[in-house]
Amino acid sequence: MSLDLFTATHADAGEQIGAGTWLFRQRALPEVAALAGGLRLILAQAPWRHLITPGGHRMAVAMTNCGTLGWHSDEAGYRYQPVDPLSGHPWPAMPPAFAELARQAAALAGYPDFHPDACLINRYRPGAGLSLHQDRNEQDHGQPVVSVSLGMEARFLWGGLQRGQTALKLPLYHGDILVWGGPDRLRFHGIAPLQGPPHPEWGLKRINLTFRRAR
Ligand SMILES: O=C(O)CCC(=O)C(=O)O
Ligand SMILES: [Fe+2]
Repeated sequence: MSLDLFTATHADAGEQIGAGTWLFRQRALPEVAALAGGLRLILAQAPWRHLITPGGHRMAVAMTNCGTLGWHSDEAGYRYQPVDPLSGHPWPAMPPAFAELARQAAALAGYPDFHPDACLINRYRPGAGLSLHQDRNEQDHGQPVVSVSLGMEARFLWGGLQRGQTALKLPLYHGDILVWGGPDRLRFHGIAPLQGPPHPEWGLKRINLTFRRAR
């Protein structure tokens, strides 16, 4: 923590994690009530589900989406689609507070024209993680990824551009926003199996909002 003083080189007190990567600690805290309210409405229309990987495995992380496009996985592969396959209806609209927070964080990180059309929402329970992967189902890799953390602490695994490279472990806490793009857009990343105490308000879970421009 004491190092933050020396690494905070950005005017808005972000920490630069890589050439195109910025971490904004607690940046989402003022918006938590709005995010929680939006999330409740989204879940009423598009409940949590455990997707199946193309290899046939059930994912440990539960997911849903909001926005004009939602990320989906099944035996046929990974893709974005406008309709929730569970309900047959379009995904819930992205609440303005979600889109605005993502847009602001991207701008602070040096990506001024970010207009997300997809927000993947992940729920981790203790023991659940996400193995190292690249986010590459989007059309324009010139657009960044904006990731908002809520609830329990997680260890974000920040790898390299090749799968085998050693991953840095970066703790992410309630309210943190991580933005990656440019030369870091295709870096491998993941989440170590969740452990540690429950969050005082969110309990035994971590929720992650991942904003992207899919098309
Ligand atoms: O939960 C996180 O912080 C990362 C999620 C992620 O990498 C993804 O959904 O592609
Ligand atoms: Fe990812």
